[in-house]
Amino acid sequence: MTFRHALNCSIVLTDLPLLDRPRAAADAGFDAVEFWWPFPTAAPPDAEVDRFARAISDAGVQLVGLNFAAGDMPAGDRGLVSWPGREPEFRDSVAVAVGLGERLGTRIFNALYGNRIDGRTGQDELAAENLAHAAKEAEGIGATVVVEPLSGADRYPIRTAAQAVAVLDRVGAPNVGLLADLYHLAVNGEDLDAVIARYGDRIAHVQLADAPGRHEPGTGDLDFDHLLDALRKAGYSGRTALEYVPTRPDFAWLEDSA
Ligand SMILES: O=C(O)C(=O)CO
Repeated sequence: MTFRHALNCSIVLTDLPLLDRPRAAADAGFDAVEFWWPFPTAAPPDAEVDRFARAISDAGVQLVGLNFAAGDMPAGDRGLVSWPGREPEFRDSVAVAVGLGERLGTRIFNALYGNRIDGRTGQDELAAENLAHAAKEAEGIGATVVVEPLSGADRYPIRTAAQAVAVLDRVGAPNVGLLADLYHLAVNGEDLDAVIARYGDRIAHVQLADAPGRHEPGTGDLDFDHLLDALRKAGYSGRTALEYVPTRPDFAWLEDSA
């Protein structure tokens, strides 16, 4: 069977080498995947980009979402967008991501905002400039740049939907939107029904994991049937992506809900 959700292959299937994950996702029944920035540097050599693109197309899946370079995520970095001095890397990764998007049909790019840095001012102004640049590049292929509220990162300043939407308003481009990761929003104390009702028309991408725990839907307290229905009623017709830390190696749990 084919699952309607896309699979985030940066947090699921992590026991496999990165380039084997699209095929494993396809074998498991997914027709679409998404990735965090999949390269060790912001400006990977063409051959490395080609290998990644081939892994996606050879697997026969669609790459529906891709994060721009976000720094050293395991070390705690959460994006370059507001990081003074890292503009060249951010923009290099925008060029690579948009090139991949053109090849593979990817239309959602996640621009993680970046942590606050002690003693630095002007981070929000820089973020607006970097996001405007990314939006302009993405516009060329009909793509959207999304801003994501995160939990679990003390120095990451975008924690609520309202904060993300304020950033989008500051950028003012037509092709920027809210990434509603229902797990992060719930953990940050957001009323998800209220977020969907108020910001439904700003949501450009949705990610799912249960809360608490960030594991597969069904392991926590969130009512996904209700939330997905509310999203649909609010006019959201995009993809939903599973971005969870697995407690089990299989996807059988999804069969009832897919
Ligand atoms: O860092 C995280 O938790 C994310 O969801 C990145 O997209």
